[in-house]
Amino acid sequence: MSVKYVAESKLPMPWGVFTMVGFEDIETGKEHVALVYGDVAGDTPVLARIHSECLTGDALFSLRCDCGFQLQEALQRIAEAGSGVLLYLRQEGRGIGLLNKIKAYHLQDQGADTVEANEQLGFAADMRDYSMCEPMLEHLGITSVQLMTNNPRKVAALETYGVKVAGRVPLQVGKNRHNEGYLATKMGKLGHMMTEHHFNAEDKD
Ligand SMILES: Nc1nc2c(ncn2[C@@H]2O[C@H](COP(=O)(O)OP(=O)(O)OP(=O)(O)O)[C@@H](O)[C@H]2O)c(=O)[nH]1
Ligand SMILES: [Zn+2]
Repeated sequence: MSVKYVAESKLPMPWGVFTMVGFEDIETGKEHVALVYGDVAGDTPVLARIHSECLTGDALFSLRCDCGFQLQEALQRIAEAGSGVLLYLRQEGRGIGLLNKIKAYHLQDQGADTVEANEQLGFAADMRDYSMCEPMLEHLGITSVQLMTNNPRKVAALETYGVKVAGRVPLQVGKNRHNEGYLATKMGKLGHMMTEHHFNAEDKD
């Protein structure tokens, strides 16, 4: 996969003024974004988050997953560190798309777990592709990252595509009673590391 740089602008956020850099995936037409804070170019490992789109969690306040909480926490940590980058990748639903994710949620409402639901729909558990990350980081002058993730398979996948991961930083936030089972399945079936203390989300209902 190859991506091309298209445009950039300032993006003021609650944590500080980031620069938003937009890329187009030449084959699929997908529009990916890098949110950059501070000075990131050079050989020093950069605090980074590779975040997969989750409309429900990132924008619609869903408590079914931990995505929105991770997104906010990562941006806050980057601002606190003084520099860093978040790649916001348009691969909704681990690559199956929003409408298929809603179908998967429907199956989960009836008892399937997140992996079984994907399989019942004829998809692999995780269909994501990380090949756009290296060219996006390269454009920003980033050669090495400290990656905020609980997913060791994401670390391995990135390294396959030439991204140097100098270290992994756990990102455990947003656990609540609606996503406990989902997080347990990610740990049991998808290899996520969630053994450290997990910060609970406020659960109001
Ligand atoms: N197919 C499917 N996708 C989901 C489901 N819940 C969340 N997602 C998607 O999963 C992606 C986030 O992946 P996660 O498995 O939560 O976490 P990760 O990115 O692998 O790992 P972290 O870096 O630790 O967050 C987003 O694209 C979400 O839209 C689900 O039940 N089914
Ligand atoms: Zn989510």
